Amino acid sequence: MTEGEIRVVVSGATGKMGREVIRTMVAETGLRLVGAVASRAREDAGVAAGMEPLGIPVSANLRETLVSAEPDVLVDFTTPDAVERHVQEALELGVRPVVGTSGVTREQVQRWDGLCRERGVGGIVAPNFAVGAVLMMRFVREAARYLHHVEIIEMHHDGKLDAPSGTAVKTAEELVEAGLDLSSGRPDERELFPGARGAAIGGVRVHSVRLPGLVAHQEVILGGPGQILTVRHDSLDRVSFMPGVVLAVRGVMGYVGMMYGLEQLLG
Ligand SMILES: NC(=O)C1=CN([C@@H]2O[C@H](COP(=O)(O)OP(=O)(O)OC[C@H]3O[C@@H](n4cnc5c(N)ncnc54)[C@H](OP(=O)(O)O)[C@@H]3O)[C@@H](O)[C@H]2O)C=CC1
Ligand SMILES: O=C(O)C1=N[C@H](C(=O)O)C[C@H](O)C1
Repeated sequence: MTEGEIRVVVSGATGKMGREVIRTMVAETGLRLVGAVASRAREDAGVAAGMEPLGIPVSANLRETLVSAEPDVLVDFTTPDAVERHVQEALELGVRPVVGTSGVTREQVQRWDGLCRERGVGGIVAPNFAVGAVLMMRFVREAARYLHHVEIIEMHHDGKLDAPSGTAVKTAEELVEAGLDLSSGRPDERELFPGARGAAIGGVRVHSVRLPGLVAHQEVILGGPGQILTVRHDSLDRVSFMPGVVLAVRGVMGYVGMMYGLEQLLG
Protein backbone atom coordinates (compact mmCIF):
# COMPACT_ATOMS: atom_id res chain seq x y z
CA MET A 1 0.00 0.00 0.00
CA THR A 2 1.28 3.49 -0.91
CA GLU A 3 1.07 6.18 1.76
CA GLY A 4 -1.79 8.64 1.18
CA GLU A 5 -3.57 6.54 -1.46
CA ILE A 6 -7.36 6.36 -1.30
CA ARG A 7 -8.52 2.73 -1.41
CA VAL A 8 -11.68 2.23 -3.46
CA VAL A 9 -14.18 -0.62 -3.90
CA VAL A 10 -16.59 -0.33 -6.85
CA SER A 11 -20.03 -1.94 -6.65
CA GLY A 12 -21.84 -2.40 -9.92
CA ALA A 13 -18.37 -3.06 -11.36
CA THR A 14 -19.65 -4.96 -14.40
CA GLY A 15 -22.25 -2.38 -15.41
CA LYS A 16 -22.00 0.43 -17.97
CA MET A 17 -20.93 2.94 -15.31
CA GLY A 18 -18.98 0.52 -13.13
CA ARG A 19 -16.70 -0.51 -16.02
CA GLU A 20 -15.92 3.15 -16.75
CA VAL A 21 -15.26 3.78 -13.04
CA ILE A 22 -12.88 0.78 -12.89
CA ARG A 23 -10.87 2.18 -15.82
CA THR A 24 -10.79 5.62 -14.16
CA MET A 25 -9.75 4.34 -10.72
CA VAL A 26 -6.88 2.40 -12.30
CA ALA A 27 -5.69 5.41 -14.33
CA GLU A 28 -5.98 8.02 -11.57
CA THR A 29 -2.90 8.82 -9.46
CA GLY A 30 -3.55 8.60 -5.73
CA LEU A 31 -6.57 6.28 -6.03
CA ARG A 32 -6.23 2.50 -5.72
CA LEU A 33 -8.88 0.02 -6.81
CA VAL A 34 -8.91 -2.67 -4.13
CA GLY A 35 -12.18 -4.52 -4.79
CA ALA A 36 -15.08 -4.95 -7.18
CA VAL A 37 -18.62 -6.20 -6.60
CA ALA A 38 -21.58 -7.10 -8.85
CA SER A 39 -24.67 -9.23 -8.49
CA ARG A 40 -22.78 -12.20 -10.02
CA ALA A 41 -19.10 -13.02 -9.44
CA ARG A 42 -16.63 -12.77 -12.37
CA GLU A 43 -13.00 -13.80 -12.61
CA ASP A 44 -11.38 -10.39 -12.96
CA ALA A 45 -12.55 -6.76 -12.72
CA GLY A 46 -10.04 -5.58 -15.33
CA VAL A 47 -11.21 -8.14 -17.87
CA ALA A 48 -14.85 -7.23 -17.13
CA ALA A 49 -13.92 -3.60 -17.86
CA GLY A 50 -12.23 -4.52 -21.16
CA MET A 51 -8.68 -4.14 -19.80
CA GLU A 52 -5.76 -6.39 -18.96
CA PRO A 53 -6.37 -8.58 -15.87
CA LEU A 54 -5.94 -6.61 -12.62
CA GLY A 55 -5.81 -9.58 -10.27
CA ILE A 56 -8.97 -8.28 -8.57
CA PRO A 57 -11.91 -10.69 -8.82
CA VAL A 58 -15.48 -9.38 -9.05
CA SER A 59 -17.24 -10.66 -5.93
CA ALA A 60 -20.97 -11.13 -5.35
CA ASN A 61 -20.52 -10.43 -1.64
CA LEU A 62 -20.13 -6.76 -0.75
CA ARG A 63 -19.60 -7.24 2.99
CA GLU A 64 -16.86 -9.83 2.50
CA THR A 65 -15.14 -7.52 0.00
CA LEU A 66 -15.32 -4.52 2.31
CA VAL A 67 -13.94 -6.54 5.23
CA SER A 68 -11.05 -8.06 3.28
CA ALA A 69 -10.12 -5.09 1.04
CA GLU A 70 -10.36 -2.42 3.80
CA PRO A 71 -11.32 0.45 1.45
CA ASP A 72 -11.70 4.10 2.39
CA VAL A 73 -14.47 4.62 -0.18
CA LEU A 74 -17.26 2.58 -1.78
CA VAL A 75 -18.38 3.84 -5.22
CA ASP A 76 -21.88 2.51 -5.96
CA PHE A 77 -23.49 2.40 -9.40
CA THR A 78 -25.99 -0.44 -9.02
CA THR A 79 -29.79 -0.37 -8.77
CA PRO A 80 -32.33 1.51 -6.64
CA ASP A 81 -33.11 -1.84 -4.89
CA ALA A 82 -29.51 -2.69 -4.00
CA VAL A 83 -28.16 0.69 -2.92
CA GLU A 84 -29.81 0.83 0.53
CA ARG A 85 -28.06 -2.33 1.76
CA HIS A 86 -24.78 -1.28 0.15
CA VAL A 87 -24.70 2.09 1.91
CA GLN A 88 -25.72 0.52 5.24
CA GLU A 89 -22.98 -2.11 5.02
CA ALA A 90 -20.37 0.45 4.00
CA LEU A 91 -21.23 2.79 6.86
CA GLU A 92 -21.34 -0.04 9.42
CA LEU A 93 -17.69 -0.61 8.52
CA GLY A 94 -16.79 3.09 8.43
CA VAL A 95 -16.40 3.11 4.62
CA ARG A 96 -17.40 6.37 2.88
CA PRO A 97 -20.16 5.91 0.26
CA VAL A 98 -20.02 7.71 -3.10
CA VAL A 99 -23.44 6.98 -4.56
CA GLY A 100 -24.32 7.50 -8.21
CA THR A 101 -27.19 5.03 -8.25
CA SER A 102 -30.45 6.79 -9.05
CA GLY A 103 -33.81 6.40 -7.32
CA VAL A 104 -32.42 7.49 -3.92
CA THR A 105 -34.99 9.44 -1.88
CA ARG A 106 -34.47 12.51 0.32
CA GLU A 107 -35.49 10.35 3.29
CA GLN A 108 -32.62 7.93 2.52
CA VAL A 109 -30.14 10.80 2.18
CA GLN A 110 -31.22 12.17 5.57
CA ARG A 111 -30.98 8.79 7.27
CA TRP A 112 -27.55 8.09 5.73
CA ASP A 113 -26.43 11.56 6.82
CA GLY A 114 -27.19 10.53 10.41
CA LEU A 115 -25.22 7.28 9.98
CA CYS A 116 -22.26 9.17 8.46
CA ARG A 117 -22.22 11.53 11.44
CA GLU A 118 -22.38 8.62 13.92
CA ARG A 119 -19.37 7.08 12.16
CA GLY A 120 -17.55 10.40 11.68
CA VAL A 121 -17.18 9.90 7.90
CA GLY A 122 -18.21 11.68 4.71
CA GLY A 123 -20.44 10.45 1.90
CA ILE A 124 -22.18 11.80 -1.17
CA VAL A 125 -25.27 11.02 -3.22
CA ALA A 126 -24.92 12.73 -6.61
CA PRO A 127 -27.86 12.32 -9.01
CA ASN A 128 -25.52 13.43 -11.79
CA PHE A 129 -21.71 13.49 -11.74
CA ALA A 130 -21.36 15.39 -15.04
CA VAL A 131 -20.19 18.96 -14.43
CA GLY A 132 -22.33 20.16 -17.34
CA ALA A 133 -25.46 18.70 -15.78
CA VAL A 134 -24.72 20.42 -12.46
CA LEU A 135 -24.31 23.71 -14.36
CA MET A 136 -27.57 23.06 -16.22
CA MET A 137 -29.38 22.84 -12.87
CA ARG A 138 -27.68 26.02 -11.66
CA PHE A 139 -28.65 27.95 -14.83
CA VAL A 140 -32.23 26.69 -14.61
CA ARG A 141 -32.57 27.88 -11.01
CA GLU A 142 -31.44 31.32 -12.14
CA ALA A 143 -33.70 31.40 -15.21
CA ALA A 144 -36.79 30.26 -13.27
CA ARG A 145 -36.61 33.42 -11.15
CA TYR A 146 -37.74 35.27 -14.28
CA LEU A 147 -39.59 32.67 -16.37
CA HIS A 148 -42.05 30.87 -14.10
CA HIS A 149 -43.44 28.20 -16.42
CA VAL A 150 -41.14 25.20 -16.60
CA GLU A 151 -41.28 21.66 -17.98
CA ILE A 152 -38.51 19.03 -18.06
CA ILE A 153 -37.84 16.44 -20.74
CA GLU A 154 -35.27 13.82 -19.77
CA MET A 155 -34.05 11.33 -22.38
CA HIS A 156 -32.08 8.18 -21.64
CA HIS A 157 -30.94 4.87 -23.12
CA ASP A 158 -33.57 2.16 -23.03
CA GLY A 159 -31.68 0.09 -20.42
CA LYS A 160 -32.57 2.54 -17.66
CA LEU A 161 -34.65 1.01 -14.85
CA ASP A 162 -36.07 4.12 -13.20
CA ALA A 163 -38.19 7.05 -14.39
CA PRO A 164 -38.02 9.94 -14.04
CA SER A 165 -34.23 10.17 -13.88
CA GLY A 166 -32.56 11.24 -10.64
CA THR A 167 -31.32 14.35 -12.43
CA ALA A 168 -34.85 15.38 -13.44
CA VAL A 169 -36.13 14.79 -9.91
CA LYS A 170 -33.34 16.93 -8.43
CA THR A 171 -33.87 19.68 -11.02
CA ALA A 172 -37.58 19.82 -10.16
CA GLU A 173 -36.98 19.63 -6.39
CA GLU A 174 -34.55 22.54 -6.51
CA LEU A 175 -37.10 24.67 -8.35
CA VAL A 176 -39.80 23.80 -5.84
CA GLU A 177 -37.45 24.54 -2.93
CA ALA A 178 -36.84 28.00 -4.38
CA GLY A 179 -40.50 28.66 -3.51
CA LEU A 180 -41.53 29.64 -7.06
CA ASP A 181 -44.95 28.99 -8.57
CA LEU A 182 -43.89 26.96 -11.59
CA SER A 183 -47.19 25.65 -12.87
CA SER A 184 -47.70 25.04 -16.58
CA GLY A 185 -50.90 24.34 -18.48
CA ARG A 186 -54.48 25.06 -17.47
CA PRO A 187 -55.73 24.06 -14.02
CA ASP A 188 -58.74 22.43 -15.67
CA GLU A 189 -56.80 20.53 -18.36
CA ARG A 190 -57.72 16.85 -18.90
CA GLU A 191 -55.40 14.02 -19.91
CA LEU A 192 -57.15 12.10 -22.68
CA PHE A 193 -54.54 9.35 -22.28
CA PRO A 194 -53.01 8.77 -18.78
CA GLY A 195 -49.49 10.17 -18.51
CA ALA A 196 -49.88 12.57 -21.44
CA ARG A 197 -48.76 15.49 -19.25
CA GLY A 198 -45.90 13.56 -17.62
CA ALA A 199 -45.17 13.19 -13.91
CA ALA A 200 -45.78 16.18 -11.63
CA ILE A 201 -43.01 16.87 -9.11
CA GLY A 202 -44.23 19.71 -6.92
CA GLY A 203 -46.11 21.09 -9.92
CA VAL A 204 -43.19 20.74 -12.36
CA ARG A 205 -44.05 18.43 -15.28
CA VAL A 206 -41.38 15.83 -16.10
CA HIS A 207 -41.48 13.77 -19.31
CA SER A 208 -39.28 10.67 -19.72
CA VAL A 209 -38.07 9.34 -23.08
CA ARG A 210 -36.31 5.94 -23.39
CA LEU A 211 -34.69 5.01 -26.70
CA PRO A 212 -31.70 3.05 -27.97
CA GLY A 213 -29.04 5.45 -29.22
CA LEU A 214 -29.48 7.85 -26.30
CA VAL A 215 -27.06 8.06 -23.35
CA ALA A 216 -28.26 10.73 -20.86
CA HIS A 217 -29.86 14.03 -21.91
CA GLN A 218 -32.10 16.64 -20.35
CA GLU A 219 -33.91 19.70 -21.65
CA VAL A 220 -35.50 22.21 -19.34
CA ILE A 221 -37.94 24.44 -21.19
CA LEU A 222 -38.95 27.73 -19.60
CA GLY A 223 -41.78 29.74 -21.13
CA GLY A 224 -42.86 33.36 -20.80
CA PRO A 225 -45.20 35.51 -22.85
CA GLY A 226 -43.83 35.45 -26.41
CA GLN A 227 -40.59 33.65 -25.53
CA ILE A 228 -39.02 30.28 -24.73
CA LEU A 229 -35.67 29.53 -23.10
CA THR A 230 -34.29 25.99 -23.43
CA VAL A 231 -31.42 24.82 -21.24
CA ARG A 232 -30.06 21.48 -22.45
CA HIS A 233 -27.34 19.10 -21.34
CA ASP A 234 -26.14 15.99 -23.19
CA SER A 235 -23.92 13.26 -21.82
CA LEU A 236 -22.77 11.68 -25.07
CA ASP A 237 -20.37 9.26 -23.38
CA ARG A 238 -20.08 7.95 -19.81
CA VAL A 239 -16.60 9.48 -19.55
CA SER A 240 -18.54 12.70 -18.90
CA PHE A 241 -19.27 11.47 -15.37
CA MET A 242 -15.72 10.49 -14.44
CA PRO A 243 -14.16 13.82 -13.34
CA GLY A 244 -17.11 14.22 -10.96
CA VAL A 245 -16.67 10.72 -9.57
CA VAL A 246 -12.96 11.37 -8.95
CA LEU A 247 -13.77 14.71 -7.29
CA ALA A 248 -16.29 12.95 -5.03
CA VAL A 249 -13.91 10.11 -4.09
CA ARG A 250 -11.28 12.63 -3.05
CA GLY A 251 -13.87 14.99 -1.53
CA VAL A 252 -15.53 12.54 0.88
CA MET A 253 -12.20 12.09 2.67
CA GLY A 254 -12.42 15.70 3.89
CA TYR A 255 -15.77 16.17 5.67
CA VAL A 256 -18.37 14.43 7.86
CA GLY A 257 -21.99 13.87 6.75
CA MET A 258 -23.84 12.91 3.58
CA MET A 259 -23.85 15.52 0.78
CA TYR A 260 -26.67 15.57 -1.77
CA GLY A 261 -25.41 16.74 -5.16
CA LEU A 262 -21.96 17.48 -6.50
CA GLU A 263 -22.36 21.27 -6.54
CA GLN A 264 -20.89 21.87 -3.08
CA LEU A 265 -17.69 20.07 -4.08
CA LEU A 266 -17.44 22.12 -7.28
CA GLY A 267 -17.39 25.32 -5.24
N1 LIG B 1 -25.14 9.77 -10.84
C1 LIG B 1 -24.73 9.71 -12.11
O1 LIG B 1 -24.03 10.59 -12.63
C2 LIG B 1 -25.11 8.51 -12.92
C3 LIG B 1 -25.92 7.56 -12.37
N2 LIG B 1 -26.24 6.44 -13.06
C4 LIG B 1 -27.01 5.43 -12.32
O2 LIG B 1 -26.12 4.37 -11.97
C5 LIG B 1 -26.83 3.15 -11.87
C6 LIG B 1 -26.15 2.09 -12.73
O3 LIG B 1 -26.25 2.45 -14.09
P1 LIG B 1 -25.64 1.52 -15.24
O4 LIG B 1 -24.20 1.30 -15.01
O5 LIG B 1 -26.10 2.13 -16.51
O6 LIG B 1 -26.43 0.14 -14.99
P2 LIG B 1 -26.08 -1.32 -15.48
O7 LIG B 1 -27.37 -2.07 -15.52
O8 LIG B 1 -25.26 -1.28 -16.70
O9 LIG B 1 -25.18 -1.93 -14.30
C7 LIG B 1 -25.69 -2.28 -13.05
C8 LIG B 1 -24.59 -2.92 -12.21
O10 LIG B 1 -25.11 -3.16 -10.91
C9 LIG B 1 -24.87 -4.52 -10.56
N3 LIG B 1 -25.90 -4.96 -9.65
C10 LIG B 1 -27.23 -5.08 -9.87
N4 LIG B 1 -27.85 -5.53 -8.75
C11 LIG B 1 -26.87 -5.69 -7.82
C12 LIG B 1 -26.85 -6.14 -6.49
N5 LIG B 1 -27.97 -6.52 -5.88
N6 LIG B 1 -25.66 -6.20 -5.84
C13 LIG B 1 -24.51 -5.83 -6.45
N7 LIG B 1 -24.46 -5.39 -7.72
C14 LIG B 1 -25.63 -5.32 -8.38
C15 LIG B 1 -24.85 -5.27 -11.89
O11 LIG B 1 -24.17 -6.51 -11.71
P3 LIG B 1 -24.39 -7.77 -12.74
O12 LIG B 1 -23.65 -7.40 -14.00
O13 LIG B 1 -23.76 -8.92 -12.04
O14 LIG B 1 -25.88 -7.90 -12.91
C16 LIG B 1 -24.08 -4.26 -12.73
O15 LIG B 1 -22.70 -4.38 -12.44
C17 LIG B 1 -28.27 3.48 -12.30
O16 LIG B 1 -29.06 3.70 -11.15
C18 LIG B 1 -28.11 4.78 -13.10
O17 LIG B 1 -29.27 5.56 -13.08
C19 LIG B 1 -25.80 6.22 -14.33
C20 LIG B 1 -25.02 7.16 -14.94
C21 LIG B 1 -24.60 8.37 -14.29
O1 LIG C 1 -29.19 5.80 -15.91
C1 LIG C 1 -28.42 6.65 -16.41
O2 LIG C 1 -27.77 6.42 -17.45
C2 LIG C 1 -28.25 7.94 -15.75
N1 LIG C 1 -28.78 8.11 -14.57
C3 LIG C 1 -28.71 9.26 -13.77
C4 LIG C 1 -30.09 9.84 -13.53
O3 LIG C 1 -31.03 9.06 -13.28
O4 LIG C 1 -30.25 11.06 -13.57
C5 LIG C 1 -27.70 10.27 -14.27
C6 LIG C 1 -27.58 10.36 -15.75
O5 LIG C 1 -28.72 11.00 -16.22
C7 LIG C 1 -27.41 8.99 -16.36
